Amino acid sequence: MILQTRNLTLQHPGTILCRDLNLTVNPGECWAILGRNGCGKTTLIHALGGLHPPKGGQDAGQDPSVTMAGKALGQWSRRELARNLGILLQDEPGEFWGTVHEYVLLGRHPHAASLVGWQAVDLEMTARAIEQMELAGLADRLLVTLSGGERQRARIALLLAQSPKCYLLDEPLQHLDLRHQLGTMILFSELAKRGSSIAMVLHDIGWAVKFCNHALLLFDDGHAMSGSIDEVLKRDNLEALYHCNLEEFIAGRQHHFFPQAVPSV
Ligand SMILES: Nc1ncnc2c1ncn2[C@@H]1O[C@H](COP(=O)(O)OP(=O)(O)OP(=O)(O)O)[C@@H](O)[C@H]1O
Repeated sequence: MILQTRNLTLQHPGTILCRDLNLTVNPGECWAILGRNGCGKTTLIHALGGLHPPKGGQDAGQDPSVTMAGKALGQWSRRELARNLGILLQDEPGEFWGTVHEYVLLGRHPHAASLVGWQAVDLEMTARAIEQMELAGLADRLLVTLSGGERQRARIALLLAQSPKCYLLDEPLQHLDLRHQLGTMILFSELAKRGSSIAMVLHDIGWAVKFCNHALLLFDDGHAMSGSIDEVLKRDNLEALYHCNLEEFIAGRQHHFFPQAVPSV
């Protein structure tokens, strides 16, 4: 399912974050959204999910500058939207006092066929998502007792149980150890290969190089650069993006970048 922006401008009081952004996330594409702290990555994820009002402050849901399958987000029923568009936010509002299993099952709500109990498919998809995130041993634990990384895995499992067609992920790797960072990137790149449309905020260029096929660079002055990973993730672009000198290494056919010296901040 195609997720698209047309001349999208985003702002907070006193700051324009991006101007006239035209972005198309097609099925099969896994986009990395990269940029410095405060450049507007989270705000963009919120806008793509209909959670942030566009320039002018009108209802984000009615704004034609963000569409899914050609329809403004506000034209979708809430249930249909939740079946097709899943969002992993950086901060989850509120606490959930149930078990990990009950929490992941929340992802099935948009698909619930009946108000009086779950179907076998809901329980199967929940169990599968829990297994995919290696949480089977913790399924009966209260969510609030989980560590930061375990909780992040539970949040990703909820999204997998939801199984939307478009995924918006704000720093999906936060709190995860190396093994689970790798597992999560493999999982989402496989979902993209099977036809999902994915946009994720990342701070590590290495994961973007290895697992994403497109990148959007958001610069501090409100302009953006987008294209295939090979076109966009070049040293000069990244140095301009991060205000930092980079060393470039080529491993196989992939280019990797490391900061040359700690920049003064
Ligand atoms: N409600 C708000 N009112 C005013 N300014 C805001 C508001 N929310 C965010 N901002 C500012 O807008 C800018 C973009 O914020 P955003 O969270 O989108 O950045 P980001 O690129 O995701 O940053 P990070 O990499 O640190 O997560 C920041 O300078 C932030 O301080």
